[in-house]
Amino acid sequence: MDYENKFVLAPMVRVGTLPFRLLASQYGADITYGEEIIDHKMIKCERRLNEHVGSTDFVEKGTNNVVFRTCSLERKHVVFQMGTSNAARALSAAQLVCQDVAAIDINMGCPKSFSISGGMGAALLNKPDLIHDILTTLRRNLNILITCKIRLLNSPQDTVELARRIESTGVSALGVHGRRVADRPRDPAKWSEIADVVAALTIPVIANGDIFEYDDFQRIKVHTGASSMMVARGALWNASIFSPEGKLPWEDVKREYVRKSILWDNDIKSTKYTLKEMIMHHSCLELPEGKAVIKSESLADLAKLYGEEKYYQFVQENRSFNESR
Ligand SMILES: Cc1cc2nc3c(=O)[nH]c(=O)nc-3n(C[C@H](O)[C@H](O)[C@H](O)COP(=O)(O)O)c2cc1C
Repeated sequence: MDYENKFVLAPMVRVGTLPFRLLASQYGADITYGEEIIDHKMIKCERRLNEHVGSTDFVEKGTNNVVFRTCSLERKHVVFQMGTSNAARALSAAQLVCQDVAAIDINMGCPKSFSISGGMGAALLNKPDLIHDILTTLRRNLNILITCKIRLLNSPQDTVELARRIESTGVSALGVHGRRVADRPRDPAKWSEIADVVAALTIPVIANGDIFEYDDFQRIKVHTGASSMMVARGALWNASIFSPEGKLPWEDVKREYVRKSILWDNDIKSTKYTLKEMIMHHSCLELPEGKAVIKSESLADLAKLYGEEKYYQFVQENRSFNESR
């Protein structure tokens, strides 16, 4: 995998699970990031081949709790994103998963208190020595692409200085979300400050922030000079944003997402969260559809709600058939 002129699905907690990543790929995403997974959680997992679903699962030992699910279809373009504050722990977590993914990315942009209080996400931005330690440890010990994703620092000079330091660790690319840690999602992304980073580095930069239409991929590329472009909310609201033929109606994309969730036996909480985000953006959770999604307790309930009972039945029967052979 390389990072030249790629359309990238951004990491999104509770959204970027296997069915959503495959959905984005189907519509044209070249690289798909998984949701951030914390190293502490990952190192408690064991790798299991799930013949029932046809996936490779990382399951918390002694439980059936799937922390990360992937499959061979996405092996060459899926990025495992990790939250960490410790090089040795990051390495242990990465070693578990590195044969099943195309790259490992370290989240250095999350502003949530959970991340910051654990010294992870955006807390790393003012610890360049620790960043250096984590990235060089991963680079030296793993034969896989290593990247990280940052936010802007308080001045363009500081951002560029940090980006140069990161480049010196030998990472394959740098994702830059064009907002500062204190910025809200509604604040416009500062594409010009991403451009400053692009101008200062030789490694590919992945520009992120405020891509809502297919044409925005080209706009951000021209404005920043970045190698690749990454979209989060624009894809969450309509994953067909990646399609050069134009967006499909969101209802069609939603139905396809439900089908993929059924096929890959996605966690019901993740599926509901993603559907609710789509509905909140395009419609309203107070209407009957939103209320029914909130009430749903299983993928079978969602299949019924969206008229996909036959598909649900077909998937279940196929699994039983394969297992009995
Ligand atoms: C629902 C949601 C979950 C997110 N989870 C993550 C995450 O796990 N890791 C991360 O680095 N960024 C995360 N982000 C930030 C996005 O990856 C992205 O940087 C940000 O939304 C800006 O891109 P956009 O303007 O295209 O939405 C999340 C954003 C959203 C909307």
